[in-house]
Amino acid sequence: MTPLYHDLAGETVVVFGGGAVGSRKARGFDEAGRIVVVSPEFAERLRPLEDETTDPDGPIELVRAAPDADAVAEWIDRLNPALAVAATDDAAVNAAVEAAALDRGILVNRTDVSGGRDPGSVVVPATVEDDPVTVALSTGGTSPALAKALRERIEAEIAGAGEMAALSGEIREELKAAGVAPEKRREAVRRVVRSRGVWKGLQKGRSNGRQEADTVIEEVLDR
Ligand SMILES: C[C@@]1(CC(=O)O)c2cc3[nH]c(cc4nc(cc5[nH]c(cc(n2)[C@H]1CCC(=O)O)[C@@](C)(CC(=O)O)[C@@H]5CCC(=O)O)C(CC(=O)O)=C4CCC(=O)O)c(CCC(=O)O)c3CC(=O)O
Ligand SMILES: NC(=O)C1=CN([C@@H]2O[C@H](COP(=O)(O)OP(=O)(O)OC[C@H]3O[C@@H](n4cnc5c(N)ncnc54)[C@H](O)[C@@H]3O)[C@@H](O)[C@H]2O)C=CC1
Repeated sequence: MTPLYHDLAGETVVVFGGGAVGSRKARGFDEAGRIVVVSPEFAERLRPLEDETTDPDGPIELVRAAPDADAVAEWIDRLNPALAVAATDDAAVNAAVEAAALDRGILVNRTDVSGGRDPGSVVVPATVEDDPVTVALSTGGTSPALAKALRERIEAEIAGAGEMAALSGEIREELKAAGVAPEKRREAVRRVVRSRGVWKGLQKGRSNGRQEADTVIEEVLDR
């Protein structure tokens, strides 16, 4: 399997099945323009609280329906999604979602099988985010529980990576704009992202991290 990142901004994701699995998947696609969950009933975590006017977790629309295998294609045609998720507890409905999506060149995530995938059929990885850094983890469908356990470990490992991405991204642009020779610029950025001092500095705040980074950069440029 080849991991790729997909930008779903402005796109529709449809999830068939609003149980434990469907609701976890739906929540995970919160970057999409529109998320529609089609299901006869919905797990607790998908239902907005009674006094809530808007859903704080994004644009999730709940549609109460239980299309059978023959009706699934019509739903997909109507909603025109970029990705369809088959997360019902009915294998025939899940298979119909997969067939209709693949037929139309739409990506599909089948949650009730792990092997034997067609092109266009995708798996959802375990993810860790420290914006703008994301780590996606898959076991090739072999052991989702392991994907979850490794995700929990990596969460601690990448703490602060978002700040480091912002700082090193800024330095990268500055050195480019200053016309620093490409080899020196790359060396400086490589050292900054590996510097213990810069990581530690960032824990105290952005300006501390910046000071530590400036020392590293000067060492490279002075050589
Ligand atoms: C193939 C894949 C398709 C897809 O869904 O995309 C798939 C398929 C299946 N999962 C099953 C079971 C479980 N899945 C989890 C958890 C997660 N499953 C996720 C992804 C994937 N699951 C894709 C492969 C990812 C990879 O390559 O590793 C994660 C990573 C992402 C997410 O869902 O958000 C999320 C962790 C998120 C996190 O916490 O970070 C747990 C753990 C738990 O619940 O505690 C269990 C119970 C323990 C166990 O069985 O391992 C079953 C059997 C169902 C049954 O027994 O009926 C199938 C079907 C089958 O294997 O046939
Ligand atoms: N990929 C993964 O991470 C995991 C996948 N699974 C698999 O995912 C499937 C769903 O699991 P859960 O969410 O735990 O089950 P669940 O029983 O909590 O939810 C299933 C949902 O599908 C709905 N549904 C039934 N028929 C439907 C139809 N025709 N159209 C739309 N919705 C319909 C039900 O009302 C229910 O809300 C199971 O087949 C299970 O094997 C289970 C655990 C993890």
